[in-house]
Amino acid sequence: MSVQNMNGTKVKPAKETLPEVEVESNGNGHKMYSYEMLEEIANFLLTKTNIRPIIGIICGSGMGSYWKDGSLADTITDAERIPYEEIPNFPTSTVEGHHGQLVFGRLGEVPVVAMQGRFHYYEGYPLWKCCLPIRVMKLLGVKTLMATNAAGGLNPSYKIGDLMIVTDHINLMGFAGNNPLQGPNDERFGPRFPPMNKAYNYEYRKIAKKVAKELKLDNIIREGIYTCLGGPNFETVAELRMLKMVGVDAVGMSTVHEVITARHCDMKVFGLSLITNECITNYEVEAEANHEEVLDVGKMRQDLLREYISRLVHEFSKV
Ligand SMILES: O=P(O)(O)O[C@H]1O[C@H](CO)[C@@H](O)[C@H]1O
Ligand SMILES: Nc1nc2[nH]cnc2c(=O)[nH]1
Repeated sequence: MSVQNMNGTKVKPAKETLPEVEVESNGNGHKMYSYEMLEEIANFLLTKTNIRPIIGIICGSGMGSYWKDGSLADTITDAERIPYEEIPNFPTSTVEGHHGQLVFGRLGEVPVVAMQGRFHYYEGYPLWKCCLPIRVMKLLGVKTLMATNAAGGLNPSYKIGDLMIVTDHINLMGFAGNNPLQGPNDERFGPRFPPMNKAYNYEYRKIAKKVAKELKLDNIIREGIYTCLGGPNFETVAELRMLKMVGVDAVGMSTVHEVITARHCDMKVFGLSLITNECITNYEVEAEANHEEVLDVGKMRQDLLREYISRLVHEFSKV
């Protein structure tokens, strides 16, 4: 459902969130959920479906089908769809292009769970809460996280509609002291000081390049460095110029903290960015970044993403 704002633009109305349940403080004034509470969420989900997913997929902006059937999540078979509102103590999606449900089912033979809608810092959720679904996935038995996102292309060789296999990220929000792992560490998830030099699985990246070649996607497939800013505003020219200097290829508002959370609990990670817009690094350019364009490019690439990611799921399940 969407409503019009005062400028006539379609926006998704914010949903009421469930009351936050205090369990532990992360030392930053944020309340966090304990391991046991996350287990309760996972156990609730396990009573709702017989699917036992091994791969978890996060559908990026516009990649979870908001307009018509045909996205990856829509083609999951034996699907059980569980709206976020129905999951106790789960956040809810407030962004246009993010459906707000978990889809359990199979892609080919592989049991998967897809998030049709992720949570962003700019929605008002602390980073640990944006990443809560990752820990729930872990407790469901998921071994591999496939995090997709829509991102602005900063590398001048990138074109709108390109797919970027994420080789690495720069955790800019972490530089500023904001990290999903802040607060008491629960060793049942992972160590206090997790390494991050193998964040994006090397084997998966090799497979992704091979599959792209087989699907004749050579001309649109890229590899690069992603960074996440807090959003919700898009970047200034000066900010983009700075990011370019430090080696960033694509800019978004998600993924980095999800990947950190997944690696902390020893999930293998694959990251894929759909380049939905060109980052504007020149004051003379008239155009402005906008979310409509992001969603439109997601729609344009829907069929291709469905095919590519389905193939990757099949290949990754064999590793
Ligand atoms: O990262 P995803 O959710 O794919 O979406 C990206 O696109 C939206 C902006 O258009 C932001 O939410 C940004 O993070
Ligand atoms: N921060 C940021 N997020 C995006 N998501 C899609 N495009 C962009 C972009 O240009 N910048």
